[in-house]
Amino acid sequence: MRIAVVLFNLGGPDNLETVEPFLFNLFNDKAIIGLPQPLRWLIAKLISSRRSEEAKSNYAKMGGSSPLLPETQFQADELEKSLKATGLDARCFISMRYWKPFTGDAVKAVNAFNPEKIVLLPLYPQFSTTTTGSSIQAWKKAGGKTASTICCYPTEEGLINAHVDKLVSTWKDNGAPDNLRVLLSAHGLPKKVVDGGDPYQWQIEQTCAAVAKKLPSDWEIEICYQSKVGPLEWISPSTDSSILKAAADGKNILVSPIAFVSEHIETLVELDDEYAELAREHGVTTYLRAPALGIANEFIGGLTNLVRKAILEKSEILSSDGDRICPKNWSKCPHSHISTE
Ligand SMILES: C=CC1=C(C)c2cc3[nH]c(cc4nc(cc5[nH]c(cc1n2)c(C)c5CCC(=O)O)C(CCC(=O)O)=C4C)c(C)c3C=C
Ligand SMILES: [Fe+2]
Ligand SMILES: [Fe+2]
Repeated sequence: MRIAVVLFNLGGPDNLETVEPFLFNLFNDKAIIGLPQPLRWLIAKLISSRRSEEAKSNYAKMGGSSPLLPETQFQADELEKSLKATGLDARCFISMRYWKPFTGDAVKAVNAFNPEKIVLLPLYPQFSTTTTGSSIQAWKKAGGKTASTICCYPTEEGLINAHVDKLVSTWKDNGAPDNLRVLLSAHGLPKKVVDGGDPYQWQIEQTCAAVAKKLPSDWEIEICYQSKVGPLEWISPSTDSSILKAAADGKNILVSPIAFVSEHIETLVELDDEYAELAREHGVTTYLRAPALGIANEFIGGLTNLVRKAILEKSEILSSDGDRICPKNWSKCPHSHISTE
Protein backbone atom coordinates (compact mmCIF):
# COMPACT_ATOMS: atom_id res chain seq x y z
CA MET A 1 0.00 0.00 0.00
CA ARG A 2 1.41 3.41 -1.05
CA ILE A 3 1.29 5.82 1.89
CA ALA A 4 1.75 9.58 1.90
CA VAL A 5 2.71 11.14 5.22
CA VAL A 6 2.18 14.89 5.25
CA LEU A 7 4.21 16.77 7.84
CA PHE A 8 2.59 20.02 8.96
CA ASN A 9 4.74 22.86 10.19
CA LEU A 10 4.60 26.62 10.35
CA GLY A 11 7.17 27.58 7.70
CA GLY A 12 9.57 30.48 7.77
CA PRO A 13 11.04 33.07 5.39
CA ASP A 14 13.74 31.83 3.00
CA ASN A 15 15.41 35.26 2.69
CA LEU A 16 15.06 38.72 4.24
CA GLU A 17 12.73 39.95 1.45
CA THR A 18 10.20 37.26 2.35
CA VAL A 19 10.01 38.14 6.07
CA GLU A 20 7.17 40.63 5.57
CA PRO A 21 4.98 38.48 3.26
CA PHE A 22 5.54 35.52 5.63
CA LEU A 23 4.37 37.64 8.58
CA PHE A 24 1.41 38.87 6.52
CA ASN A 25 0.32 35.27 5.82
CA LEU A 26 0.58 34.50 9.54
CA PHE A 27 -1.48 37.46 10.73
CA ASN A 28 -4.00 37.07 7.89
CA ASP A 29 -4.92 33.60 9.22
CA LYS A 30 -8.35 33.51 10.84
CA ALA A 31 -6.97 31.03 13.40
CA ILE A 32 -4.48 33.71 14.56
CA ILE A 33 -6.57 36.87 14.24
CA GLY A 34 -10.27 36.06 14.35
CA LEU A 35 -11.54 39.23 12.63
CA PRO A 36 -13.71 39.13 9.50
CA GLN A 37 -12.33 40.17 6.10
CA PRO A 38 -11.41 42.74 4.86
CA LEU A 39 -10.57 43.99 8.38
CA ARG A 40 -8.20 41.08 9.04
CA TRP A 41 -6.35 41.74 5.76
CA LEU A 42 -5.88 45.37 6.75
CA ILE A 43 -4.68 44.57 10.28
CA ALA A 44 -2.34 41.88 8.89
CA LYS A 45 -0.84 44.40 6.44
CA LEU A 46 -0.33 46.86 9.27
CA ILE A 47 1.21 44.46 11.80
CA SER A 48 3.44 42.67 9.27
CA SER A 49 4.80 45.96 8.00
CA ARG A 50 5.37 47.29 11.54
CA ARG A 51 6.98 44.06 12.78
CA SER A 52 9.11 43.28 9.76
CA GLU A 53 12.19 45.40 10.62
CA GLU A 54 12.67 43.79 14.06
CA ALA A 55 11.87 40.34 12.66
CA LYS A 56 14.35 40.87 9.79
CA SER A 57 17.15 41.70 12.21
CA ASN A 58 16.39 38.45 14.08
CA TYR A 59 16.35 36.38 10.88
CA ALA A 60 19.61 38.15 9.88
CA LYS A 61 21.20 36.70 13.06
CA MET A 62 20.44 33.22 11.68
CA GLY A 63 22.10 33.97 8.32
CA GLY A 64 19.09 35.68 6.70
CA SER A 65 16.53 32.87 6.65
CA SER A 66 14.61 30.45 8.85
CA PRO A 67 16.19 27.03 9.37
CA LEU A 68 12.72 25.52 9.80
CA LEU A 69 12.43 24.05 6.28
CA PRO A 70 15.87 22.36 6.17
CA GLU A 71 15.28 21.07 9.73
CA THR A 72 11.85 19.73 8.75
CA GLN A 73 13.35 18.15 5.60
CA PHE A 74 15.88 16.24 7.78
CA GLN A 75 12.99 14.98 9.91
CA ALA A 76 10.97 14.01 6.80
CA ASP A 77 13.95 12.06 5.39
CA GLU A 78 14.60 10.24 8.67
CA LEU A 79 10.93 9.41 9.18
CA GLU A 80 10.65 8.08 5.63
CA LYS A 81 13.72 5.87 6.20
CA SER A 82 12.31 4.65 9.49
CA LEU A 83 8.87 3.86 7.97
CA LYS A 84 10.50 2.03 5.06
CA ALA A 85 12.54 -0.01 7.54
CA THR A 86 9.24 -1.28 9.01
CA GLY A 87 8.22 -2.49 5.54
CA LEU A 88 5.90 0.41 4.59
CA ASP A 89 5.91 1.96 1.12
CA ALA A 90 5.79 5.48 2.55
CA ARG A 91 6.77 8.91 1.23
CA CYS A 92 6.95 12.03 3.42
CA PHE A 93 5.75 15.41 2.16
CA ILE A 94 6.08 18.82 3.82
CA SER A 95 3.15 21.22 4.10
CA MET A 96 4.01 24.63 5.58
CA ARG A 97 1.26 26.95 6.74
CA TYR A 98 2.76 30.40 6.09
CA TRP A 99 5.65 29.92 3.64
CA LYS A 100 6.96 27.55 0.98
CA PRO A 101 6.21 24.72 0.37
CA PHE A 102 2.61 25.86 0.96
CA THR A 103 -0.27 23.48 1.66
CA GLY A 104 -1.41 23.75 -1.99
CA ASP A 105 2.08 22.64 -3.15
CA ALA A 106 1.87 19.63 -0.80
CA VAL A 107 -1.64 18.71 -2.05
CA LYS A 108 -0.34 18.74 -5.66
CA ALA A 109 2.73 16.64 -4.80
CA VAL A 110 0.62 14.12 -2.84
CA ASN A 111 -1.92 13.84 -5.68
CA ALA A 112 0.89 13.19 -8.17
CA PHE A 113 2.14 10.37 -5.90
CA ASN A 114 -1.40 8.95 -5.93
CA PRO A 115 -1.29 7.19 -2.54
CA GLU A 116 -3.82 4.67 -1.27
CA LYS A 117 -3.66 6.23 2.21
CA ILE A 118 -2.76 9.69 3.52
CA VAL A 119 -1.65 10.44 7.08
CA LEU A 120 -1.52 14.05 8.27
CA LEU A 121 1.14 14.41 10.96
CA PRO A 122 1.59 17.82 12.63
CA LEU A 123 5.09 18.59 13.90
CA TYR A 124 3.33 20.13 16.88
CA PRO A 125 2.98 17.52 19.65
CA GLN A 126 0.30 19.60 21.42
CA PHE A 127 -2.88 20.57 19.58
CA SER A 128 -3.81 24.22 19.16
CA THR A 129 -6.43 25.73 16.88
CA THR A 130 -3.72 28.28 15.95
CA THR A 131 -1.29 25.66 14.63
CA THR A 132 -2.52 22.11 13.88
CA GLY A 133 -6.17 23.20 13.63
CA SER A 134 -5.20 25.89 11.12
CA SER A 135 -3.10 23.42 9.08
CA ILE A 136 -5.97 20.89 8.95
CA GLN A 137 -8.33 23.61 7.71
CA ALA A 138 -5.77 24.71 5.11
CA TRP A 139 -5.40 21.09 3.91
CA LYS A 140 -9.18 20.83 3.40
CA LYS A 141 -9.39 24.26 1.75
CA ALA A 142 -6.60 23.38 -0.70
CA GLY A 143 -8.59 20.32 -1.79
CA GLY A 144 -6.43 17.78 0.07
CA LYS A 145 -7.94 14.29 -0.03
CA THR A 146 -9.45 12.63 3.05
CA ALA A 147 -6.79 11.46 5.41
CA SER A 148 -6.11 9.97 8.81
CA THR A 149 -5.16 12.95 10.95
CA ILE A 150 -3.00 12.72 14.03
CA CYS A 151 -4.24 15.60 16.15
CA CYS A 152 -1.67 15.45 18.93
CA TYR A 153 0.75 13.29 20.86
CA PRO A 154 1.64 15.22 24.03
CA THR A 155 2.64 12.15 26.06
CA GLU A 156 3.90 9.86 23.29
CA GLU A 157 6.67 7.72 24.77
CA GLY A 158 9.36 8.45 22.16
CA LEU A 159 8.68 12.20 22.41
CA ILE A 160 9.01 12.13 26.20
CA ASN A 161 12.13 9.94 26.22
CA ALA A 162 13.80 12.14 23.61
CA HIS A 163 13.15 15.25 25.76
CA VAL A 164 14.50 13.52 28.86
CA ASP A 165 17.58 12.38 26.96
CA LYS A 166 18.31 15.89 25.58
CA LEU A 167 17.87 17.46 29.04
CA VAL A 168 20.03 14.95 30.91
CA SER A 169 22.80 14.90 28.28
CA THR A 170 22.93 18.73 28.10
CA TRP A 171 23.29 18.81 31.90
CA LYS A 172 25.98 16.10 31.98
CA ASP A 173 27.92 17.60 29.04
CA ASN A 174 28.12 20.90 30.94
CA GLY A 175 29.60 19.66 34.18
CA ALA A 176 26.33 18.50 35.85
CA PRO A 177 25.70 21.77 37.77
CA ASP A 178 23.77 21.51 41.04
CA ASN A 179 21.08 23.86 42.36
CA LEU A 180 19.24 23.45 39.08
CA ARG A 181 15.91 24.80 37.89
CA VAL A 182 14.60 23.36 34.63
CA LEU A 183 12.44 25.71 32.59
CA LEU A 184 10.23 23.86 30.12
CA SER A 185 9.45 26.69 27.72
CA ALA A 186 6.53 26.49 25.30
CA HIS A 187 5.32 28.99 22.70
CA GLY A 188 2.65 31.10 24.40
CA LEU A 189 -0.90 31.81 23.29
CA PRO A 190 -3.35 34.62 23.95
CA LYS A 191 -5.26 33.73 27.15
CA LYS A 192 -8.59 34.17 25.39
CA VAL A 193 -7.70 31.33 22.96
CA VAL A 194 -7.26 28.95 25.90
CA ASP A 195 -10.35 30.30 27.68
CA GLY A 196 -12.26 29.61 24.44
CA GLY A 197 -11.58 25.86 24.73
CA ASP A 198 -8.16 25.38 23.07
CA PRO A 199 -6.52 22.31 24.73
CA TYR A 200 -2.93 23.49 24.01
CA GLN A 201 -2.02 24.58 27.56
CA TRP A 202 -3.58 21.45 29.09
CA GLN A 203 -1.59 19.28 26.69
CA ILE A 204 1.64 21.23 27.41
CA GLU A 205 1.07 20.43 31.09
CA GLN A 206 0.63 16.74 30.20
CA THR A 207 3.94 16.71 28.27
CA CYS A 208 5.77 18.47 31.10
CA ALA A 209 4.37 16.15 33.78
CA ALA A 210 5.45 13.09 31.76
CA VAL A 211 8.95 14.53 31.24
CA ALA A 212 9.27 15.61 34.90
CA LYS A 213 8.44 12.09 36.10
CA LYS A 214 11.58 10.78 34.37
CA LEU A 215 14.03 13.49 35.50
CA PRO A 216 16.21 13.38 38.64
CA SER A 217 13.98 14.03 41.65
CA ASP A 218 16.11 16.90 43.01
CA TRP A 219 15.63 19.04 39.89
CA GLU A 220 13.11 21.86 40.22
CA ILE A 221 10.82 22.02 37.20
CA GLU A 222 8.73 24.92 35.95
CA ILE A 223 6.57 25.45 32.85
CA CYS A 224 6.72 28.84 31.13
CA TYR A 225 5.60 30.48 27.89
CA GLN A 226 7.68 32.50 25.43
CA SER A 227 7.36 34.59 22.27
CA LYS A 228 4.45 36.87 23.19
CA VAL A 229 3.37 39.24 20.41
CA GLY A 230 0.76 41.99 20.46
CA PRO A 231 -1.16 43.78 23.19
CA LEU A 232 -3.43 40.92 24.41
CA GLU A 233 -2.90 39.08 27.68
CA TRP A 234 -1.04 35.76 27.04
CA ILE A 235 -0.89 32.66 29.22
CA SER A 236 1.67 32.85 32.00
CA PRO A 237 4.23 32.70 33.49
CA SER A 238 6.32 34.18 30.71
CA THR A 239 9.75 32.65 30.15
CA ASP A 240 11.49 35.96 30.89
CA SER A 241 9.70 36.31 34.24
CA SER A 242 10.65 32.71 35.11
CA ILE A 243 14.29 33.52 34.30
CA LEU A 244 14.18 36.58 36.57
CA LYS A 245 12.63 34.52 39.37
CA ALA A 246 15.27 31.79 38.99
CA ALA A 247 17.97 34.50 39.08
CA ALA A 248 16.49 36.01 42.26
CA ASP A 249 16.38 32.53 43.82
CA GLY A 250 20.09 32.00 42.99
CA LYS A 251 19.40 29.06 40.67
CA ASN A 252 21.27 27.62 37.72
CA ILE A 253 18.99 27.32 34.67
CA LEU A 254 18.48 24.56 32.14
CA VAL A 255 15.88 25.62 29.57
CA SER A 256 14.24 23.29 27.08
CA PRO A 257 11.89 24.04 24.19
CA ILE A 258 8.89 21.80 24.93
CA ALA A 259 6.46 22.68 22.11
CA PHE A 260 8.93 23.05 19.22
CA VAL A 261 10.52 19.95 17.76
CA SER A 262 13.11 21.73 15.61
CA GLU A 263 15.46 24.68 15.85
CA HIS A 264 14.19 28.01 14.54
CA ILE A 265 14.03 31.70 15.40
CA GLU A 266 12.45 31.14 18.79
CA THR A 267 15.12 28.73 19.99
CA LEU A 268 18.20 30.15 18.23
CA VAL A 269 17.51 33.84 18.82
CA GLU A 270 15.07 34.06 21.74
CA LEU A 271 16.39 31.26 23.96
CA ASP A 272 20.06 31.34 22.93
CA ASP A 273 20.58 35.11 22.64
CA GLU A 274 17.90 37.16 24.35
CA TYR A 275 17.12 34.97 27.36
CA ALA A 276 20.76 33.91 27.82
CA GLU A 277 21.68 37.60 28.03
CA LEU A 278 18.82 38.31 30.44
CA ALA A 279 20.02 35.48 32.69
CA ARG A 280 23.63 36.74 32.55
CA GLU A 281 22.59 40.32 33.33
CA HIS A 282 20.75 39.09 36.41
CA GLY A 283 23.67 37.09 37.74
CA VAL A 284 22.74 33.52 36.76
CA THR A 285 26.00 31.54 36.88
CA THR A 286 24.98 28.75 34.52
CA TYR A 287 22.37 29.05 31.76
CA LEU A 288 22.05 25.95 29.61
CA ARG A 289 19.70 25.18 26.74
CA ALA A 290 18.70 21.68 25.67
CA PRO A 291 18.57 21.29 21.87
CA ALA A 292 15.27 20.77 20.06
CA LEU A 293 14.50 17.12 19.26
CA GLY A 294 15.36 17.29 15.54
CA ILE A 295 16.10 13.77 14.33
CA ALA A 296 16.65 12.20 17.78
CA ASN A 297 16.15 8.42 17.40
CA GLU A 298 13.51 8.13 20.10
CA PHE A 299 11.49 10.98 18.60
CA ILE A 300 11.58 9.65 15.03
CA GLY A 301 10.71 6.22 16.47
CA GLY A 302 7.70 7.78 18.22
CA LEU A 303 6.53 9.43 14.98
CA THR A 304 6.97 6.11 13.18
CA ASN A 305 4.70 4.38 15.72
CA LEU A 306 2.10 7.13 15.41
CA VAL A 307 1.98 6.80 11.62
CA ARG A 308 1.71 3.01 11.84
CA LYS A 309 -1.15 3.37 14.30
CA ALA A 310 -2.89 5.93 12.06
CA ILE A 311 -2.75 3.53 9.11
CA LEU A 312 -4.53 0.84 11.11
CA GLU A 313 -7.13 3.10 12.76
CA LYS A 314 -10.53 3.67 11.22
CA SER A 315 -11.36 6.98 12.93
CA GLU A 316 -10.49 10.11 10.99
CA ILE A 317 -8.83 12.05 13.80
CA LEU A 318 -6.72 10.39 16.44
CA SER A 319 -4.25 11.18 19.15
CA SER A 320 -1.41 9.13 20.59
CA ASP A 321 -3.72 7.78 23.31
CA GLY A 322 -6.84 6.86 21.36
CA ASP A 323 -9.58 9.00 20.00
CA ARG A 324 -10.06 11.26 23.00
CA ILE A 325 -7.31 12.43 25.29
CA CYS A 326 -8.46 15.79 26.59
CA PRO A 327 -11.06 16.35 29.27
CA LYS A 328 -14.49 17.06 27.81
CA ASN A 329 -14.41 20.77 28.58
CA TRP A 330 -11.77 21.44 25.91
CA SER A 331 -14.42 22.10 23.30
CA LYS A 332 -11.92 22.90 20.53
CA CYS A 333 -10.34 19.43 20.54
CA PRO A 334 -10.47 18.22 16.93
CA HIS A 335 -11.36 14.69 18.00
CA SER A 336 -14.49 15.86 19.80
CA HIS A 337 -15.36 18.54 17.22
CA ILE A 338 -13.99 17.30 13.93
CA SER A 339 -14.66 20.64 12.26
CA THR A 340 -12.62 23.26 14.11
CA GLU A 341 -14.13 26.11 12.08
C1 LIG B 1 3.62 25.49 19.34
C2 LIG B 1 3.89 26.23 18.35
C3 LIG B 1 3.35 27.56 18.03
C4 LIG B 1 2.21 28.22 18.50
C5 LIG B 1 1.16 27.72 19.47
C6 LIG B 1 2.19 29.50 17.87
C7 LIG B 1 1.22 30.49 18.07
C8 LIG B 1 1.36 31.82 17.66
N1 LIG B 1 2.43 32.41 17.02
C9 LIG B 1 2.20 33.74 16.79
C10 LIG B 1 3.07 34.67 16.15
C11 LIG B 1 4.31 34.38 15.56
N2 LIG B 1 4.94 33.17 15.52
C12 LIG B 1 6.11 33.27 14.82
C13 LIG B 1 7.04 32.27 14.56
C14 LIG B 1 6.87 30.93 14.91
N3 LIG B 1 5.84 30.38 15.64
C15 LIG B 1 6.02 29.03 15.76
C16 LIG B 1 5.20 28.13 16.46
C17 LIG B 1 4.01 28.44 17.12
N4 LIG B 1 3.29 29.58 17.06
C18 LIG B 1 7.24 28.72 15.06
C19 LIG B 1 7.78 27.33 14.92
C20 LIG B 1 7.77 29.89 14.54
C21 LIG B 1 9.13 30.06 13.85
C22 LIG B 1 9.21 30.25 12.40
C23 LIG B 1 10.63 30.50 11.96
O1 LIG B 1 10.77 31.16 10.95
O2 LIG B 1 11.65 30.09 12.52
C24 LIG B 1 6.26 34.61 14.35
C25 LIG B 1 7.38 35.13 13.45
C26 LIG B 1 8.62 35.49 14.15
C27 LIG B 1 8.49 36.79 14.87
O3 LIG B 1 8.20 37.81 14.24
O4 LIG B 1 8.65 36.77 16.09
C28 LIG B 1 5.15 35.32 14.82
C29 LIG B 1 4.84 36.77 14.60
C30 LIG B 1 0.90 34.02 17.31
C31 LIG B 1 0.27 35.39 17.26
C32 LIG B 1 0.38 32.85 17.84
C33 LIG B 1 -0.92 32.58 18.49
C34 LIG B 1 -1.98 33.29 18.41
FE1 LIG C 1 4.30 31.46 16.61
FE1 LIG D 1 -8.26 16.61 22.76
